[in-house]
Amino acid sequence: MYIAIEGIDTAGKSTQISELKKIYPDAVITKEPGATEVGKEIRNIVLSARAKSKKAEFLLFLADRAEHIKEVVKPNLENMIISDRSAISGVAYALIQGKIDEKELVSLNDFATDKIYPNKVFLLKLTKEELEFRLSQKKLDGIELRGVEYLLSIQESIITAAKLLNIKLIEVDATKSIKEITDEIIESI
Ligand SMILES: Nc1ncnc2c1ncn2[C@@H]1O[C@H](COP(=O)(O)OP(=O)(O)O)[C@@H](O)[C@H]1O
Ligand SMILES: Cc1cn([C@H]2C[C@H](O)[C@@H](COP(=O)(O)OP(=O)(O)O)O2)c(=O)[nH]c1=O
Repeated sequence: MYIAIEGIDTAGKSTQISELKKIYPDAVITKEPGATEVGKEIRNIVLSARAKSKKAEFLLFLADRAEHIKEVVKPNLENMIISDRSAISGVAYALIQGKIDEKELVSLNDFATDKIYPNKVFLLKLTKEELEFRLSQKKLDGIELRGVEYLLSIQESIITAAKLLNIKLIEVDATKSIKEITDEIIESI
């Protein structure tokens, strides 16, 4: 089973993944962007937000995803795979940029992934107040510096992206305690 955890920055994705790692010690734990050797280099470029072209940025994430599917996901489809982000992030962030139409977003992702998508995705959903608090506690990268309203619009866009990609999305209240969230996720797995 291929599972992904989605949510905007600071929603608690990596926290939940490290909890799930304890519960499923044999699971393949992975992430987008940057799980592979090439992906690490792509990650450095995109997170610095240096690309002037939004299309270039989108294609870099897509290249990372293609490598991730080939190197990490495909060889492990018989195992439990738990990923920090997925194609849903790719579509959600790109929808907000508005440079590529919905159909094209889906077909480009189909091309990159050979239509291998997570079986189930959990969206850790934050309130504006909690997001503001968590961002204030953190050194921000280039994308996070785009602001609170931007990130909240991405959170909505994640729901649209899951529908477009036809992926089952389970919304979880990310303001709950770490343990409550983990329990909810395990219950649904
Ligand atoms: N359920 C929670 N309640 C309160 N704080 C949390 C919770 N989950 C994570 N955090 C804190 O929020 C911050 C961002 O969490 P993190 O897991 O790094 O998010 P992400 O990987 O989604 O960016 C960290 O300081 C983390 O300790
Ligand atoms: C996978 C993906 C991520 N992103 C963005 C979301 C995040 O801001 C960033 C990835 O950062 P991430 O690894 O989630 O960072 P953090 O550990 O700080 O939460 O890239 C896209 O814009 N498109 C994509 O396709």
